[in-house]
Amino acid sequence: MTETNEWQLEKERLAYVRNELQARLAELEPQVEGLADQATEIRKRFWEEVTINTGSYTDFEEAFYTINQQARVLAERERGHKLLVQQWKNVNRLLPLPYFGRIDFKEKGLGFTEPIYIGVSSFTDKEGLNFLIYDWRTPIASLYYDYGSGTADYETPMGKIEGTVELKRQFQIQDGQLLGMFDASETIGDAMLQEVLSKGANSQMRSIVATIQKEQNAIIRDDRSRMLIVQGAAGSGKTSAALQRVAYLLYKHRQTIKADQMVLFSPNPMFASYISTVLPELGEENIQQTTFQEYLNYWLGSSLSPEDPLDQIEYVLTAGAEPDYTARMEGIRYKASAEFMKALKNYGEWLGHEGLNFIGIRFREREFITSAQMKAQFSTYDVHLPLPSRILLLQEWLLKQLSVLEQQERQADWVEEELNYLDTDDYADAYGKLHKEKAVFEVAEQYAARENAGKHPDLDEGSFDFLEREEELLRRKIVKQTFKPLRQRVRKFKFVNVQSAYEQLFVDSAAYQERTNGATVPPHWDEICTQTKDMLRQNKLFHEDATPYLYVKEIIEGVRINTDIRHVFVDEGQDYSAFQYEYLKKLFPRARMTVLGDFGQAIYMQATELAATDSPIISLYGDKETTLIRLVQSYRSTREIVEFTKAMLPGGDEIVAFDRRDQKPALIRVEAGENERDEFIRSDVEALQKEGFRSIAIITKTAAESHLAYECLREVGVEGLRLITKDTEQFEKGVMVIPVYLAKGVEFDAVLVYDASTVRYGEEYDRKLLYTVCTRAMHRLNLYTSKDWSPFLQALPENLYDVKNV
Ligand SMILES: Nc1ncnc2c1ncn2[C@@H]1O[C@H](COP(=O)(O)OP(=O)(O)OP(=O)(O)O)[C@@H](O)[C@H]1O
Repeated sequence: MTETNEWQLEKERLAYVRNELQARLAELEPQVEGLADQATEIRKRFWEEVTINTGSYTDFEEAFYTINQQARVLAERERGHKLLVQQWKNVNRLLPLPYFGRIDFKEKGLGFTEPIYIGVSSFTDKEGLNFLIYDWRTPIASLYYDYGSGTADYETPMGKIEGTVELKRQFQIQDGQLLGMFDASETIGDAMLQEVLSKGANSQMRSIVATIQKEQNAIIRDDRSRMLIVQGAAGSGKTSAALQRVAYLLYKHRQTIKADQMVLFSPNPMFASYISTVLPELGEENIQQTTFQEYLNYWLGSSLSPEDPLDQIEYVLTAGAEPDYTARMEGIRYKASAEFMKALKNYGEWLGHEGLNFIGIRFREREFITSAQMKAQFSTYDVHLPLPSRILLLQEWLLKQLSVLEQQERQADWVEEELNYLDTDDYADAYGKLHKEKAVFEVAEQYAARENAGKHPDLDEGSFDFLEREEELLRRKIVKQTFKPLRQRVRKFKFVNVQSAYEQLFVDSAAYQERTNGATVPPHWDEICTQTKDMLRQNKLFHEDATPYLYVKEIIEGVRINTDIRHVFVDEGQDYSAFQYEYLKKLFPRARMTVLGDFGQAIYMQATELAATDSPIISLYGDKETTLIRLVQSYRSTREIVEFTKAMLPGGDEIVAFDRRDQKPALIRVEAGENERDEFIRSDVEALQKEGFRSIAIITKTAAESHLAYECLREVGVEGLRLITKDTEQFEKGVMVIPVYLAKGVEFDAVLVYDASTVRYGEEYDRKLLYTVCTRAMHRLNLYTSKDWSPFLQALPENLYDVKNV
């Protein structure tokens, strides 16, 4: 068969499938509309017509069954409706691009070859017997991602299927038109990947289903590990793979897992918005997204405000000259360590024996229950009971004490006073209640009368004293309302002084050792103690204290868990401490975890090396339940940029560039000074825009530098410039100034490093920062300075960049 013949056949098949899709759409449309109307129809009547008549029990029972029956009919219809709407949406998504790949597979033992067409969702012929398109997540579709032609196999729930791939083909289809097709022999044809990667950066991330690579497919389809760790170079598709993995899991386990049972921890809210379009594009609902900070804020409540991690990093990067800097750095390191966690575990013992303090319950300027009374009561409990159990006992005791006090308080003078301030509604309410009570009272009287047959009960009005009972009722109500917040505080464990429990750790070295069963005291401990206590006294917490603080809180009050969540995803996983991982494990006991990160981009002090043999993440669930996958191929940047950036990292040799070519990175040194440098940046931005690049980022090391750069560049007339700060929520295309830690995870057509001098990136610590900055670039990378180049650039082989001295 000639090539043109093949082309013709594929064109015809595409036209046939599109016809079928159109026909299905025409069939579905009236049904979808009709059903939508019916459902609202029933629902409307449902609310309008069903009222609950509680006059008698039988009426109530009847009403209950009517509601139940109607609700069931409605649910059934809605389920059917949802399914039809889903189908209708799928067909609509398929129409412009029904499939992107084909694989001809001959199953072992069968005498024929079946062509399998792969798209973003499955579609069958009218009879429902033949798949015209297979969803990319079906077991057979994995052949497309894992094999070239030759022997191949794939897993199904029934076991392994073996056979031969006889053809593998990719299609370029746009608006239903076949524009190109490539037969791939080995991996998925580079031609298509080239085409996808050479496009401009988007303000939001796109799905990559048509070009998923074999090693990424392994991440997407891993369904065995309790913990899946992905260590991948910058731009190797970690975030992309994570999102396609979510779509895969939602598809494979659609009967058991829903989108709201998955949660993704992302580095900042802006990043969350950057990736929010991928899942809807794949026909799935978005999963819950949060940041660790949001979680901390939630649990620490309003009493303490933890520092934003972005403020912490800004301090780390800018405050080097401050006198307390060294101690703070040591504190950040130590408080993220496994050593500190162990010390805290031991500290829990000490707290349980002697260290715990309580907060007395005060009411109307009176000490109702003093902290000393609580301590005394607490000391009566068996010390062998776990601390949280003893706290629960104390809570119970306190609630009982409050009940007794509440009763006594009803006769207090202040209640009398409050009675005078009640409004008419309160009286009306009491009156209504008393009437009901009276009815009950009379029934009871009659009942008693029947019991004492012969005797005549006294049923006159006087035996039910309205006035007396009304006052009693209102007093009870007033006191109850006033006691409500007290009870709530007790229920929320506010009687435990967690702040003092945490603060007692930071007295001095001797006390620390004594209370933690001999933990090794880190250097600068006295200063660390002072810094920590100073913050606590202002009701604030350093970011590095927030997780340990919660840990201590839970040692005392018991562990919080969420058993609904089945999958936890952590992106930029190198930025979380061992401590935080322990925490996540405890918080989500029924979840599997996927952690994606790159140690080469570890720019926080508490960073964790994901792939090291002694990595705390690997030991979290143990070797047996953990899978580690390494991604070394980088897709985001051109070959020139990858060669340049990987040479900055020790061990960067293993990173492999994808063969997409463009200019080498440019090192532009403006000797005349910083003002002139800004002028050059302006003209370079204009030139890049003329070339058609739409997303251009001028990246700085810190937020402070960003502000400065923004002002200077605006002054020299860079048009449409935007400043991205930690409060920016949405990512948009255009020209922007952004600090590196906010640019993490995202990409730009062109990156301009505002100041790549030794002043900015001179310390060893800055190496990864500079690497992270430069790896944000897809097509172009320019670095500027008016001083000496950073040592990490000076060390690069000269053939990796172009120099411009102006
Ligand atoms: N298989 C693929 N097909 C097409 N594009 C891909 C593929 N894999 C990755 N990409 C593209 O490469 C770029 C980088 O991907 P992604 O952001 O997922 O990488 P990452 O490993 O999370 O990067 P980083 O660690 O630097 O944040 C994106 O534009 C993504 O669309």
